[in-house]
Amino acid sequence: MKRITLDYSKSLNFIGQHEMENLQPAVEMAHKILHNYEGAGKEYTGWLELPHSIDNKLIRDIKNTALDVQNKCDVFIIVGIGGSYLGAKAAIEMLTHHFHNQLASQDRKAPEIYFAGHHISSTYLKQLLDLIEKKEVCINVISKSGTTTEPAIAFRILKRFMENKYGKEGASKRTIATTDKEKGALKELANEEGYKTYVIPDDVGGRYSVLTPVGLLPMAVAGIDVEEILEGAKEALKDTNNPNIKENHCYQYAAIRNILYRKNKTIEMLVGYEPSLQYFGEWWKQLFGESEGKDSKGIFPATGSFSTDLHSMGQYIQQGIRNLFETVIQVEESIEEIVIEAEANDLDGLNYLAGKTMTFVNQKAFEGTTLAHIDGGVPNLIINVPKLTPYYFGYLVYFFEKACGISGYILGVNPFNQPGVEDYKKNMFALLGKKGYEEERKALEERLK
Ligand SMILES: O=P(O)(O)OC[C@H]1O[C@](O)(CO)[C@@H](O)[C@@H]1O
Repeated sequence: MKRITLDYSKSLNFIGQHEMENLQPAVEMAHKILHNYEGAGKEYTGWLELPHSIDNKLIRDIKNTALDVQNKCDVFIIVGIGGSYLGAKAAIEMLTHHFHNQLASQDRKAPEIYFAGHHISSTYLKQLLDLIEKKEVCINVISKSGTTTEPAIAFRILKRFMENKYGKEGASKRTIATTDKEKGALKELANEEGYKTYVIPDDVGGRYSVLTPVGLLPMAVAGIDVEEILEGAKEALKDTNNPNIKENHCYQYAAIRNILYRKNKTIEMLVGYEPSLQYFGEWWKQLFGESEGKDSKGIFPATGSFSTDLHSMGQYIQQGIRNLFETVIQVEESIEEIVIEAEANDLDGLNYLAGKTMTFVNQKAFEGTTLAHIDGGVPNLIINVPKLTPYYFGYLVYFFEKACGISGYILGVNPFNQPGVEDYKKNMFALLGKKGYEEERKALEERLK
């Protein structure tokens, strides 16, 4: 199996090799407190051993449920927000056909897959209901807390739709809840309605939950090989277990981003040249944004889909404020290939590319862009990925989770909490008139006058 590698040679104009070695003690300390479960947020580090600890019985159960959904449904709806949908969405976008949903009614076994509950748009939800009206539907509602407003509203509406369509009992048989093992409104509802349920472990936070039923069930329904994903994650676990920075590319990545941050490179763009990586970037943004953005610190995580965004953001990246660095996910082998053919009249002037593949052109775009951006003062870290397969998806997930934990500890924050997210919720509840928020409501309404 070809390996994922990190190439940081394109950052060496900006940092010295010795600077990374200077961080060895900090990395070692971060490794020690993470692995000994002694660091801040230690109660949420169950993800560390997940690739090994996940039970075979659970995997079999997930696969059976997925098969049942595939047999019963034209449409599978995943209701969740943040860590309760981004991992599944990232995998499905990366690993299934670009036009998966359009192919659904033809000859594939997986149903069409849609997401809901990741915002509060009535237009989106109404149009989704219109789309699925005449189709056979199954739903997976996912919420660790079981109380998040966005998925709760979407699920209330979808539940009514399902009960009108299938009756109460029929709807229950088509609804799966993934939530806490005992607490939260969703757990209570699932018990009451008799839904099939999957448990999100107590010690795994939302953004670290891709390799639990949160991510694995939707992936299995989409026809993705979840065992291969876990194999990739296991390999990453092994590769990232060594505290010696010289021998651990995950820790090199964690250290370099901290070195660059201390040199005012406060924005990291995760960049890819395949559009199927877009939601992987969204997943990565939550992972690093929620983990490190606190105590008035943290790299701002952003994404770029190249070459598309070179025609919109390229100017800024090349010549704007020099506070950026890029981490590029460079894919070595395409899933599909197209060769550019010669044209007799060559009116578009592209005959110089005749006989070349589009992947070759994409590779040259990557090489040219990397050199231009370095020349423009943007350090580049390159993560070489042999191919976009379930194995490498699993590897990347674990690689970035581990890097995030280590990087957060080097930064001096608790990488496993997200206290700041509560503030908007408090205001929203107050403005909506939720019981218990009366005082806050008065104060906020005063400010809105
Ligand atoms: O799974 P839940 O509890 O609905 O939470 C969804 C998301 O909301 C947050 O808790 C932030 O409010 C994220 O950390 C989490 O991934």
